[in-house]
Amino acid sequence: MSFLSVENVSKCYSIEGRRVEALREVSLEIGENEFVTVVGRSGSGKTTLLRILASLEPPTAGSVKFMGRSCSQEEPLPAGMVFQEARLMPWLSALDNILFAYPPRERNEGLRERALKMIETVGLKGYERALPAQLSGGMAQRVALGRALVKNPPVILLDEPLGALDYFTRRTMQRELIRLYLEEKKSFIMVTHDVGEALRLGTRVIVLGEGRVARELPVDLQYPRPRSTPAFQGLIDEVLGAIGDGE
Ligand SMILES: Nc1ncnc2c1ncn2[C@@H]1O[C@H](COP(=O)(O)OP(=O)(O)OP(=O)(O)O)[C@@H](O)[C@H]1O
Repeated sequence: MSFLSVENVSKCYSIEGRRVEALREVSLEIGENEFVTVVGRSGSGKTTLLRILASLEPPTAGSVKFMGRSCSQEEPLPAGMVFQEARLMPWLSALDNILFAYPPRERNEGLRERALKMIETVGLKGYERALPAQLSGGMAQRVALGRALVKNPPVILLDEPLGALDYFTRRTMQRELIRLYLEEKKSFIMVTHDVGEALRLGTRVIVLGEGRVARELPVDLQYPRPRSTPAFQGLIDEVLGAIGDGE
């Protein structure tokens, strides 16, 4: 049985009476413990794909299946999600932001222990009580990652999670995502605008073009992946070619 499958998913929007086909018959198989990165030009449907995977909106046609079961808004894919902005509650500490999805009655000692462990996992030990305003952009995204991971979902969806960070913080967080991927044994699906990032992190890169899968490229390289190697450069050229930016 497939772990996670996207089956002939199409999504149409209507903007001021004009029909926009954001996704056109997209089919994908995503395995357990894969790190899939999704790249493509602006408007190619990347965020729409992630939102449909997260059951934040329904497809116009087709379905998303997790372990053979169709996902819906009533029974969504068991996934944690991280967006470009951390979206933290400003009045809650880092620890309480991680626990945000749990109602107070469920917050027993065991859960608090797990959240404290999560603070360590995302590299924020010592910042349990810090408020979002006291955290840097990278630290805030670490809290958002903790919040996505704390329920131990089998899938993590990341929508351009490092897009708002400066270059050095972004590089550090890329290494952190690789570490979390290797430690947590989950399937990561990450949208990014940065082809280098997609190839540094992904075990497979999916290129979307005008709502279709233009290319799927396995990345068979060990971590860490220095950009200067011919193999890496070759993959960059292949992905850029599929996006339509080849020279
Ligand atoms: N809620 C919506 N209502 C109407 N049209 C939408 C909506 N969301 C997305 N679209 C349209 O669907 C298409 C794909 O958008 P989407 O945000 O998925 O692209 P993207 O690849 O994530 O773009 P970007 O890289 O700029 O974030 C675009 O033409 C967009 O205008």
